[in-house]
Amino acid sequence: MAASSVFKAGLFNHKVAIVTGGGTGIGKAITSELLQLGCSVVISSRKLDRLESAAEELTQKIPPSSPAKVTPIQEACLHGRIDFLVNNGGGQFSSPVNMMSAKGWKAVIDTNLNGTFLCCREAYNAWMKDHGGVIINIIADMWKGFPRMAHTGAARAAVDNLTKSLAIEWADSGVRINSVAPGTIISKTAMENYKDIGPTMFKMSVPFSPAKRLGVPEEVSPAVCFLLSPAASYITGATLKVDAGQSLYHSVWEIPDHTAWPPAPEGENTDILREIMDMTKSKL
Ligand SMILES: CCCCCCCCCCC/C=C/C(=O)SCCNC(=O)CCNC(=O)[C@H](O)C(C)(C)COP(=O)(O)OP(=O)(O)OC[C@H]1O[C@@H](n2cnc3c(N)ncnc32)[C@H](O)[C@@H]1OP(=O)(O)O
Ligand SMILES: NC(=O)C1=CN([C@@H]2O[C@H](COP(=O)(O)OP(=O)(O)OC[C@H]3O[C@@H](n4cnc5c(N)ncnc54)[C@H](OP(=O)(O)O)[C@@H]3O)[C@@H](O)[C@H]2O)C=CC1
Repeated sequence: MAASSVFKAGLFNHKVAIVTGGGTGIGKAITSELLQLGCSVVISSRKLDRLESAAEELTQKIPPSSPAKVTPIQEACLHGRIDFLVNNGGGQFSSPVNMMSAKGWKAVIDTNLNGTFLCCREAYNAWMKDHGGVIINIIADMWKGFPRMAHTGAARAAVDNLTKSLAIEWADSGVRINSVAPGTIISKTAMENYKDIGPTMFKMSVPFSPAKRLGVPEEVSPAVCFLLSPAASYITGATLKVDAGQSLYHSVWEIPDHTAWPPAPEGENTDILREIMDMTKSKL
């Protein structure tokens, strides 16, 4: 049973949600919980076959008495009621910035920042402006920067700020909007995106989690359902980190010892600085 059992089935009866990337990983877990809570969900992304098989699987689990249904679509064409929008679809590839092409940079910014902007704008103009609603933007643990994934770090930080702007701009329409920032969350689909380096990349993250394990999508979806629910009726413009404290702990990134840094200015602290640096070097 999903963690959303803290809420009663039927909590979202007759509500309608759009979950981008709702056919895999975190998006699928969110869709599954929303369906259990009675919400109808439109799932959208690029690969229609994956969306359709997820929809088929999730439909089997909807209780017969529930009004909920799941609809897979390739384009997030928006019409009719949209109570909830979860901007979850996205991702990136790993590359040092100096090796990134402008096209690659733009693809990641388009997917994660521009896509989120467009979905928010369309949902607002089509429905939420006149009827209110709730938006959740899935971002990432980019609080210490995101070395080797700088494009997505920049895009997610921008989405976090967009969330805050929209919380104010759209408050008078009764729209709440918040961000959820997952730590490293393992799923088959998330790992497969990174091909051969996927397992290594996810494994290397484990010691850097205070939990000493990775999270799973079913640990993110309850946070999203909470923020969508009336239990969060006074929360907007907030960012909820679902990362077991990962963002407060060590960075995955090692900086090798080097002597490239500009020297400190000469002055009254020069001698003590040298002494400490010599002691440090002799210990290495
Ligand atoms: C070693 C690093 C260690 C980091 C350690 C941290 C620990 C792990 C933390 C993990 C945290 C985050 C996890 C997740 O987000 S899981 C989600 C997983 N899902 C995804 O990532 C989805 C992946 N794919 C996409 O989102 C899109 O395909 C993408 C945005 C990447 C591209 O979108 P689009 O379809 O619009 O573009 P194209 O595929 O046509 O590509 C356009 C150009 O982009 C460049 N590119 C694309 N892929 C790569 C690649 N793998 N490597 C280098 N460059 C790439 C390229 O220039 C493309 O143009 P060309 O094809 O013409 O060259
Ligand atoms: N797993 C993790 O550790 C973390 C994940 N995240 C973010 O959470 C979200 C979900 O990732 P997760 O479930 O882990 O991984 P998945 O790879 O399973 O999910 C990514 C989803 O995004 C969809 N997607 C990718 N590009 C686009 C696009 N251009 N337009 C529409 N949909 C797209 C994919 O579907 P399709 O291929 O059919 O388009 C897929 O369903 C992503 O934004 C991810 O970056 C953030 C922090 C950590």
